[in-house]
Amino acid sequence: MTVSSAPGKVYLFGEHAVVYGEPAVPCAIERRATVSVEARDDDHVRVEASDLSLDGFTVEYAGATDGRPDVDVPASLVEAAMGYVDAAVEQAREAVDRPDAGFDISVESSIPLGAGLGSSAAVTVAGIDAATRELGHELPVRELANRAYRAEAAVQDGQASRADTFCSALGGAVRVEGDDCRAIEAPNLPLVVGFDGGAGDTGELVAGVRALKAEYDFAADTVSTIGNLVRTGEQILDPENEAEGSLAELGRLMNFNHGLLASLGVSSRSLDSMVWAAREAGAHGAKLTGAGGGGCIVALDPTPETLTALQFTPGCEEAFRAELATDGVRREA
Ligand SMILES: Nc1ncnc2c1ncn2[C@@H]1O[C@H](COP(=O)(O)OP(=O)(O)OP(=O)(O)O)[C@@H](O)[C@H]1O
Ligand SMILES: C[C@@](O)(CCO)CC(=O)[O-]
Ligand SMILES: [Mg+2]
Repeated sequence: MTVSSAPGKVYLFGEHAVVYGEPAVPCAIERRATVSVEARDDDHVRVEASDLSLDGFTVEYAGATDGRPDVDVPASLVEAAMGYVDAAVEQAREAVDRPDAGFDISVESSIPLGAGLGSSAAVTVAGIDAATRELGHELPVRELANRAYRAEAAVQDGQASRADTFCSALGGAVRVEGDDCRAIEAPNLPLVVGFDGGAGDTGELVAGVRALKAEYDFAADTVSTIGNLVRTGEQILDPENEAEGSLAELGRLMNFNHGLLASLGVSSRSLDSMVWAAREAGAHGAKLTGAGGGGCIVALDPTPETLTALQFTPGCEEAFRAELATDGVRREA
C-alpha cells in the first residue's frame, strides 16, 4: 500500500480572476487529505471516502472509464462526489502507461469539502502521487502538479486554473499566472479561517463568473481589477519591501478583493456575515476564499479577537487559525 498526503489552501488574493490569466497568491495550510492506494489484480477501482457528504459510502466499479458504481443515490451526486478521484486515477494510469491498472483507494481528509480550502486539489494531488508510486513511478513535483491540474480541469469542464493544484503539490505560498507557477517566500501571516458548514460547487461558480464577464464589460473589468490588486498585494508581500503597516495594507487589499468577488456574485449571506464579524473584531481584513457560494472566509488578525468573534457568529460553524503548510505533497510511511 502506498500513502500520500497533500495540503489544502487559502487564497490571499486572486481566486476566480486566475482562471482568466490574472495572477493569484494561494497559501497552503496545515489541513491535509491523505490517500492510500493499493494496486489490484484486475482493472477495477474501489473507493472508500468516508468524509464525503453523502454520509460515507463505498463503491466498486469495473473497467477503465465506463463502469459506474451501483449505489442507491442519484448519478449526478455520485459523479460530483467521485469526479476528482476518477480523474486522478485516469492521470495516474496515463502517467505510467497502464490504462488497465486497478486500485483500492481510501481517502481521509481534514479539509471540508467544497468550502474553498482546496479539498479537490489536495485529493487529486495526493491520489495521483500515491497511485503512480504504487505502480513504481515517482513523478517529479511539477509533473504531478501539471497532471493534477489536468484532472481538475477535466472535472470542472475545462474551467480551472493551475493555482490550487500547484499550491497543494508544492506547499508554502505560491504565485500563479496562467502557466507561470512559482514558489514565493512564505510570509508568516496570522491567518484565521471561518467556516459556515456549507459548500459551493466550484464548476458552477466559475461558470457564473464566466457568463457575467461575457455579458458585461464592467464584469470583465472587475476581473482585471482583481489582477491589478494582486500585483499590488504581491509587492507588499515581498520581504524586501516589508514595512510597518504591511499587515494593515494587506488586510485592506483583502477587503477590497472580497468586495470585487461579491460583485461577481460568488459571496453569500453567511460568508458576508463572517467577513463583517472579523472586521468588527478588529481583523486587518477578511475575504471569502476559493470558489465561494458558501464555505470559508480568511481573515488577518494577530490577536485572538477574530477567532473569538467568529466562534460566536451565527452562521459560523467552525473557526480556526490556519498555519502555513511548508510541505506540499508528502510521501507518508
Ligand atoms: N475527502 C474526500 N474524499 C473524496 N473526494 C473528496 C474529498 N474531499 C473533496 N473531494 C472531492 O472534491 C469535491 C469538492 O471540490 P470543490 O472544488 O467543489 O471544492 P473545494 O476544492 O473544497 O473548494 P475550492 O475549489 O473552492 O477551493 C468533492 O465533491 C469531491 O469530489
Ligand atoms: C475559483 C477558483 O479560482 C479557485 C477555487 O479554489 C477556480 C480555479 O482557480 O480553478
Ligand atoms: Mg476545488
